[in-house]
Amino acid sequence: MNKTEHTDILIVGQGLAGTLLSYHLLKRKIAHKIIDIYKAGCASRAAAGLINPIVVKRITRTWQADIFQPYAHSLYSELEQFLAKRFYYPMPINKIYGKDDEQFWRHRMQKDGLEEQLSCEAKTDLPEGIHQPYGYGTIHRCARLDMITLLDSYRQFITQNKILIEDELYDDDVLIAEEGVQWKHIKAGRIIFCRGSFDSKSRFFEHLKWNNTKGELLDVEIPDLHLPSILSKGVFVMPVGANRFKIGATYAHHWEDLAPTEDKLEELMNKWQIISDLPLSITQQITGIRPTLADRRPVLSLLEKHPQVGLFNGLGSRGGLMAPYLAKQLTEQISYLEPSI
Ligand SMILES: Cc1cc2nc3c(=O)[nH]c(=O)nc-3n(C[C@H](O)[C@H](O)[C@H](O)COP(=O)(O)OP(=O)(O)OC[C@H]3O[C@@H](n4cnc5c(N)ncnc54)[C@H](O)[C@@H]3O)c2cc1C
Repeated sequence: MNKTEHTDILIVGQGLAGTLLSYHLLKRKIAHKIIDIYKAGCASRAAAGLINPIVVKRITRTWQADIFQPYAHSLYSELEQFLAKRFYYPMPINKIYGKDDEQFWRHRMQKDGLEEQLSCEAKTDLPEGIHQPYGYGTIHRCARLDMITLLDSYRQFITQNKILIEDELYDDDVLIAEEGVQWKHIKAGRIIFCRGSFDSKSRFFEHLKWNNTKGELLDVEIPDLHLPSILSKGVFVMPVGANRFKIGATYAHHWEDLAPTEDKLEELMNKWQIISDLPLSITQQITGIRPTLADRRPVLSLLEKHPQVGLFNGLGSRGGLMAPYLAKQLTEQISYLEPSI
């Protein structure tokens, strides 16, 4: 039988949310453990990792973008140094214009003060093979976050430092007491769930209105395309090294299982063909579930009835942008509530 272990915080789930929360706790020297088991459907291992503070369709800032974007930029750069690994690649998005888009962009730029964020003047110097009848405009301050490399290198760190417990947590094994929680042989002051879409099935969080979406994207090789930035028109085409790209992503509110579907493959290929008729070969069709609440806002909360139990979730389709700052906020909230840790 294992001897009882004590820690301040138990994190459940090492997706993007759990990883960044752990890093912030570490920076504040707050003792914690992470329980995680690889599960199909994990969003962070499916994500393309596009970080874009602008809603492309409407050309407006995403919610709290002015806070999230600069913070994400500095935190990922810092984390790259900490882990001695590259996974954050700042690069612009070039939006291929439709007929009246340039005019619309100029209007939106003036209305919302987006001068530093956008270059509206239509350019036409995209690589050969890309259809650009009306040219393209550029969104700056975007990036690609290689979430798998981030998660894997952080996992190596937490394994070496005995922070990771590779196990599956079942809600029924969590005992809640006045002074904290207990799971198996570990006693902690709090437990923070970061299980992404899996939390929507938890008895602790069934009172929330969940509206998860299944997403699919393609890993492809396009031998004749050399692209230093991300392209967008209906879908994004994101360079990930050599002649490899990610094309995505789709949204479905109802689904049978996690398997890739013919429908979504067709949808993505049709949209790609509007962008280009260059030949490509598909190496993988990836699926995952975006953890989303009905109001499409993130949740950072402690249960009213049991403040020993917390949730960091609802990152939806913009986890890469929002999670760094939100993880910091949650860590500050925890430190404020328990100044002794
Ligand atoms: C196809 C697709 C494309 C996307 N593209 C982008 C993008 O371009 N940009 C962007 O910012 N976001 C994107 N997203 C969204 C992004 O992936 C999410 O916002 C974010 O990764 C959610 O992270 P999370 O940590 O909350 O959840 P998850 O990544 O799902 O992590 C949950 C973790 O908990 C673990 N777990 C679950 N249950 C248990 C249990 N009982 N015991 C132990 N461990 C458990 C899982 O294995 C997993 O490791 C995309 C998502 C999908 C599906």
